[in-house]
Amino acid sequence: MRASLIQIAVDEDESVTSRRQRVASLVRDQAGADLVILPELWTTGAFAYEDFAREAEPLEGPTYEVMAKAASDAGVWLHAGSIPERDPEGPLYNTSLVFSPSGDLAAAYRKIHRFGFDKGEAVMMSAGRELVTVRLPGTTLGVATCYDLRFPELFRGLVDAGAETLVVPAGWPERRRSHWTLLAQARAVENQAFVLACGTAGTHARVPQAGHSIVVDPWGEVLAEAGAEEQVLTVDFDPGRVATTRELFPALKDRVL
Ligand SMILES: O=C(O)CCC(=O)C(=O)O
Repeated sequence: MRASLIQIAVDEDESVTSRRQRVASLVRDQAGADLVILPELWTTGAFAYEDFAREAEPLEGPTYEVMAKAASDAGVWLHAGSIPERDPEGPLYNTSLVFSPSGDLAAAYRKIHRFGFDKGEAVMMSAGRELVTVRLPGTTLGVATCYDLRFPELFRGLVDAGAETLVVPAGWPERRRSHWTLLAQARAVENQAFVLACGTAGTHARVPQAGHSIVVDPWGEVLAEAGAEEQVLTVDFDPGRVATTRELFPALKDRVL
């Protein structure tokens, strides 16, 4: 299976409309991959809190339309990262969209753990409640978003629901990059699953982004890691390694709680 993680630079000198078109073109360039992954809140930037309400879209809004078409043009499964979604009843959610190669929406995931403690996303967005997995030919994706990476129980829930490849779009800040890498490897080792974690580059709302998107195998080894700048990180991996790892070192079977 070939996955391409598009680590987008989210800077304030590019409008949301231009970035949407530029990213669609980058997705189309990945024709031939099986799975393409974009980061969290790449239209606004994950730390541009003031822009969330202004740029919020309905689920089937402009980003949905452009990304559905890009997925079908490229013929790829597309985890299109997340958007600030405005629910018809009013609240905002940090919602990830996953499209099939025909451009149909396969899943939407509303981020469960909101970041910011008593400000930012934590007060502006509502919390999702449901775990989301997506069946692809050859593997089952479990989806989580950025700060979710700090909550192992969410990932255990995804594994219990059949996930073998854990996909984590993020807008992770540079100042906590060491946590990003460590947690991505920890989630892979403890769940004996692939972790494909796609961050952003650039600086928005004065927060330099970590970049360093990373792909980790079920043994915790790093298969590929990006640098700090905008980059497409392409990796070939064998999803069958999840079953063999779980069989040869059956730690998941020893769970007590
Ligand atoms: O947990 C962290 O350090 C970063 C989380 C974050 O930036 C987010 O969820 O948007």
